[in-house]
Amino acid sequence: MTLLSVRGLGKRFGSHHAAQDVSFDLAAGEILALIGPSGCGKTTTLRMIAGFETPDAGQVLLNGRAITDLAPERRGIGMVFQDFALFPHMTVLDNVRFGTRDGQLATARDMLGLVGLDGLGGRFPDQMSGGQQQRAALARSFAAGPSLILLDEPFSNLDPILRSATRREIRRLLKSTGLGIVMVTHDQEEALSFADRIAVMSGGRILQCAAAREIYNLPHDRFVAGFLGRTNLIDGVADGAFCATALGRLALARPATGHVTLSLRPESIQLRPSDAADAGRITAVEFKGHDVTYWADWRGIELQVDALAGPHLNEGAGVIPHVIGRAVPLARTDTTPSDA
Ligand SMILES: Nc1ncnc2c1ncn2[C@@H]1O[C@H](COP(=O)(O)OP(=O)(O)OP(=O)(O)O)[C@@H](O)[C@H]1O
Repeated sequence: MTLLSVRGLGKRFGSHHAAQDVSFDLAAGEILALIGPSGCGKTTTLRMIAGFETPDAGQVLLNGRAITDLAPERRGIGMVFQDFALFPHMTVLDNVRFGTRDGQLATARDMLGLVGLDGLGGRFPDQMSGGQQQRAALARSFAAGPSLILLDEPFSNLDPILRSATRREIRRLLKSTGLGIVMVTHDQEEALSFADRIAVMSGGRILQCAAAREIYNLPHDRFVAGFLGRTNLIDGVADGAFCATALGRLALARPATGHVTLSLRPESIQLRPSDAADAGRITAVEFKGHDVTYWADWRGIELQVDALAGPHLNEGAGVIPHVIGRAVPLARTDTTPSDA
């Protein structure tokens, strides 16, 4: 069932379009990440959903009800900010209690229990770790009983080592609540690992909104392909299901005709050693422990190839590239941010 429906939201600051025709739906229990470069309109979109910013165009519906004209506190939406925004002079329990509708201590205690902070309610925010403060901020946002929570760069203030473990923990917690989540992030790995669906934004618009795996495996255009991970862009001439390229005749992930640019992720190319005179050459090797990235020159094209650290190929080694799986023909739309 659709929990949140964002329809055609637009916002201008002076002549600058911060958000244009932003539309997406969110189901109950789903986590959606808004991702894109700095200034692409992520926070403006989140703030319009929360009610802190008034849209010039479009509508926000929550549980089928238009909330676009409601004040933030009447929307039934919880929000967690980048800096957690806990009151420093209040204990954690009082912070959470502040978030409840009726000031009930029992509700506040339940919420702290839910986020695994039983027994820490008497502490002040500065007596807790970043991860604990974040859970306290979540508990406060749960306390008013919202059906939707908005997270603005929720992990950016955490130590990089703790970040991945905290993400896993918070995802599990959020999934257990069945709440809908819209998160803003500029971290690709975070979006891919934390969210069920990702909306990639540029220049105030959503370029593609799809499940995390789909957006990585089937990027719509050059911008999305390059923004979510690394990729090789290979030109070719397509004839429906296949495309003639310098890497041979490649099967396509979706039909295309004529001159196209294909996206091939670094892990979808294999380099096989070869003594042939016309073999390609390894030009650089980046050993990363578990895996290796090779750069290879193949007939004037620079390829980037990821491989598990197995038999090693040295700089200068002769190689022939083989493509595994299907190449993705990219849309020709120019999605370079024009007014960011
Ligand atoms: N109150 C404001 N007044 C004027 N311009 C604004 C205002 N808020 C945002 N903008 C502009 O609107 C554009 C979108 O801003 P927004 O904060 O939504 O981007 P963002 O994608 O969240 O960026 P970041 O990742 O840097 O936070 C930017 O160019 C920004 O400078």
